[in-house]
Amino acid sequence: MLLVATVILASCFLTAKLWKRLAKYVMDLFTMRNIIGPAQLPLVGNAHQFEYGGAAFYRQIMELGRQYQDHPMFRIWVGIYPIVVLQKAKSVESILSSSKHITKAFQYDFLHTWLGTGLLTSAGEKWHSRRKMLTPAFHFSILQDFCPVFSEQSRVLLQVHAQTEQNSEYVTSVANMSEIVMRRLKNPLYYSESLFARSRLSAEQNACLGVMHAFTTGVIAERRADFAAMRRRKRLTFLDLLLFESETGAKLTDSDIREEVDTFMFEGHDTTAAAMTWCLFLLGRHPDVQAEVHKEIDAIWEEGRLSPEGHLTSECLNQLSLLDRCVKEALRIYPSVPFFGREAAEDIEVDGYTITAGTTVLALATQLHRDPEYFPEPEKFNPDRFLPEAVRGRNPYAYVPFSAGPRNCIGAKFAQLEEKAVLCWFLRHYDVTSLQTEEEVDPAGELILRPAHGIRLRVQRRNV
Ligand code: HEM
Repeated sequence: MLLVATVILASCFLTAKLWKRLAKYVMDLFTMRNIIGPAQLPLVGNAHQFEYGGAAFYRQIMELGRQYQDHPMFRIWVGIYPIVVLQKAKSVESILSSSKHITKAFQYDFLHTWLGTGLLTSAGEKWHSRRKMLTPAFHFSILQDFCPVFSEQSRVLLQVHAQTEQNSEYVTSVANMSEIVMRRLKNPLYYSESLFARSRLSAEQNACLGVMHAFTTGVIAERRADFAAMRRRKRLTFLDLLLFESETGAKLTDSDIREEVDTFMFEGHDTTAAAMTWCLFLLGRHPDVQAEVHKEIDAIWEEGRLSPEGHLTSECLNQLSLLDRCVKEALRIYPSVPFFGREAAEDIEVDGYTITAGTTVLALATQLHRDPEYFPEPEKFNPDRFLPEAVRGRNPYAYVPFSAGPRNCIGAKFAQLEEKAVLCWFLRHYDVTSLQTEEEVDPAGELILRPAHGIRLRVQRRNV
């Protein structure tokens, strides 16, 4: 009897939820009818049109961007779920600058099995308190302390082929997991947890999770073993801070720590690796710029500016202004995070269009960074776009590789310092020539914008 009652109640609830969702679908169709986008099928939306491979999807989304480039936004439908894609600085500003729209789009829930509700995926009070807790770990003084680490690790990279774990299980699992999340994102059937759980993808996901979580659990255990030494330090780095908090005030549990470590491991390694790869590709395409970068780098050695231990210091790195501009320009053309999404917290008016509450709003950095109003000849690699006089007066939301506003990237400064340090060591010792053109490299638009088949570079030792 109880079972029957439970089943009836559950199905009424489900039906009520479904009706509510369908009612919203009809309302959304009506309210957002003025927002341009490709023709869609009832209930299916544009889901049947999405390309599944990362490279083909990148081309598709860029083509849509070009098609609607005179509009501040366009919309696509994944089944009954609308996604409004913003591609102009002013429209992006209205979302990113606001402290109202700081909840991530519900599609980020697909990351929960992997990243829990760590800083990237959390919302509300949890996000606020974690962001406040972790911000000191990215203070300027801590970043400075990382310079010797960047130098030591770059020296490992210098022995090309030193990356002995090319097919590391962790790296492969991250790539597979990104692909699984992207497939879910494009297929409305996989929006249902129960349907997804029955799919082959779910089994693949579980295998990846096993590897990734075992890896991060090991990292935490190793660091915990050094806890006593860490306590004596004045400034605490990211993981030390979490461990410290777990033993003192905030009472973080082991799973609280692991979700943050999973988040930072992912956000921290794949993004910078892709960014450096694209920067080397572009320098390999522009030997004239590379020659100038070499001069700037060589001056550090010629003028004896390394630390007494032979490391790059933050002062050295701050003086690499051309390399800095190259890093920024590479992130303009190939932003490591090609798009990021928020949930509209309430009905909003953007550029005269209404976006309804609950709609996924996507900032499309790849298209935004190609707006000719701010970046004339957008496909051209031109680091001088980031000279102080060129940046002055430019809408800051025209260039958002690290997002912007309250939910911007907490690791932006760390990432830029790391990129410059690694590239500086590498280019001090090597010349690079790209063996492919821009048309031949195949950017794959997944969670991270990476070359679908790697990049072919000729690397020649310099006489230094
Ligand atoms: C070139 C390198 C990087 C790029 C282009 C980048 C870009 C971004 C972007 C666009 C976001 C917003 C994502 C969204 O709203 O969905 C973000 C968030 C985040 N990034 Fe980065 N990132 C980089 C490196 C790093 C590094 C090195 C770390 C950590 C050490 C890091 C940690 C994070 C975290 C934790 C968030 C979530 C912040 C929050 O919501 O409060 N990122 N990043």
